[in-house]
Amino acid sequence: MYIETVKKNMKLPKTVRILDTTLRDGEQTPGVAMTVDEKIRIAQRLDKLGVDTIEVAFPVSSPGEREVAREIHKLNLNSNVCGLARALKKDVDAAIDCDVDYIHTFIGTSPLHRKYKLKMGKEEILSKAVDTVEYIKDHGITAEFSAEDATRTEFDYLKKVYGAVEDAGVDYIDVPDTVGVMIPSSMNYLISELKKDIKVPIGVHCHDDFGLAVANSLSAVEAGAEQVHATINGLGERAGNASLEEVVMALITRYGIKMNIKTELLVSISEFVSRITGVKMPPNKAIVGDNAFAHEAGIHVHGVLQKAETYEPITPEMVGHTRRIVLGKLTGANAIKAKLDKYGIELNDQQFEKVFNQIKGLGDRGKCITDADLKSMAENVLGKAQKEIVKLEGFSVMTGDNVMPTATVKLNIDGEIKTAAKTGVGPVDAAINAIQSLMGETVDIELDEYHIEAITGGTNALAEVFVIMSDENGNRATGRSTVDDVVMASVDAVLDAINKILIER
Ligand SMILES: CC(=O)SCCNC(=O)CCNC(=O)[C@H](O)C(C)(C)COP(=O)(O)OP(=O)(O)OC[C@H]1O[C@@H](n2cnc3c(N)ncnc32)[C@H](O)[C@@H]1OP(=O)(O)O
Ligand SMILES: CC(C)C(=O)C(=O)O
Repeated sequence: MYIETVKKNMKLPKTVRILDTTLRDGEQTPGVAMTVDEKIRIAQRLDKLGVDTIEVAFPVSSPGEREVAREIHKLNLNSNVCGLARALKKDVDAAIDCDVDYIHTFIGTSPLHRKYKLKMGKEEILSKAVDTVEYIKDHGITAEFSAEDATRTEFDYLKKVYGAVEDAGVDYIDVPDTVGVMIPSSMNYLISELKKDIKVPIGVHCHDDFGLAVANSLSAVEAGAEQVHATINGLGERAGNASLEEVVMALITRYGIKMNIKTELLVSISEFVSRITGVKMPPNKAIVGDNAFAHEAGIHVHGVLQKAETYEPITPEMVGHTRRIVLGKLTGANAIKAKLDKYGIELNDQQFEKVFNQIKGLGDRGKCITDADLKSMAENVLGKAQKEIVKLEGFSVMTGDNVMPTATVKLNIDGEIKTAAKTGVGPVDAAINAIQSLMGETVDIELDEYHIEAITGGTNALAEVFVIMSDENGNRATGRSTVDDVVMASVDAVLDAINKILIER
């Protein structure tokens, strides 16, 4: 409701175009390099998502980049296919040679870039910018111009450069905050001032050095900017660019701006890009993070169970996410009751209190509790001993100096006795390898996490082993065991998790 009040003073455009630069600036993320095929697959998804323009490559930079641009052009996407070019004829020629329909050219304009990087004066830079835009337009191609480091460029000179490229026929002007130095109010001021003279659509390209890329992009839109450069997952040079999913969801839901983006595809494209680039999203990443719609705190879950909006600003479905109720230290009774109801488990007050206290106890010790754990706790208090599908029938381990640690494990798997011997880097590793080799014959269960803790002091300390395992269908379970033998505790914990998963299947 406060937004409606302040919106009256904004110069919001009717719609905002998105230029996605995941494949260009996103690839500048240190450590990220995508193959031609990977870039093509991401471009297809970006097109489906509905971005207006995809900056697919910097064609002059390598034969692979040129192949990317050529191949993506051939796909006949709805999105414009854009290539980046310095203000150099050879860069533009390289882009033209790939048949792109849109060229984004740039040159540094700030005193730092002029003096130290380009070693050029103001007039030389201005004429290179104009010549390049004219050259692009002479080829009948859409031209976008960025004054690199615009936000550290003297305003009069910046306005002169933008005015000159506008006269040269540029289609879009972009204002890059190349090292993320702006704050929302200064971005608002700069765009408002530029808008007084520039008539072609203005966009912004914000970097996240101070975590302000999204805020600065939104502030530019408040001042009338019609385009935002963004990347999936906020990938990009150094701290990255404005995250597309955050910009888009804020524009649509906070500002009420109509856009062509199919927001329900945001989570899947984020996961796809994360898999391809190897850059994992933190769980608390806005919109697409694992926890974006997860609730653990009792008071929140109580609210969400009655009306999700109490603790969710948008629905998970809007972005292709799912709501999760997580059990842990901060869980309240309502969350546990809802989960038990879901699994059709009825406990009396005493039994419920036992389960509740177990969850709190585990939580206080920093453990996470899965749904399989809850079911097993509930079944234990109900007196139904958990069915053991896999039982340990025999176990021995050999280790020492100059001896390859070797474990022999005998398991009863649903009535069938199986034995395996395996080596490992240590006795625990050897034992787990032996169990997994036996289980691998029937199901594919992976060990995702292994933690060990000494509960009491001394060499005879009780060891608590905690594992998380999962199968190929995404069933996950924790396993725990506390005994005074580290290897036995590990074997028991792994079998505990395996049994929970098998019961779940
Ligand atoms: C802000 C940004 O994100 S801009 C995009 C940054 N992305 C990349 O740099 C990734 C791809 N880059 C590359 O493959 C290479 O750097 C290339 C092919 C572009 C250039 O490679 P090289 O010719 O070996 O030059 P190098 O990268 O060492 O130096 C950059 C050159 O471009 C010049 N230059 C930089 N920006 C511009 C510009 N906008 N217009 C004209 N010249 C420019 C520099 O002055 C320097 O020239 P010099 O070699 O004559 O001194
Ligand atoms: C090419 C330009 C827009 C750029 O990437 C930047 O300034 O960060």
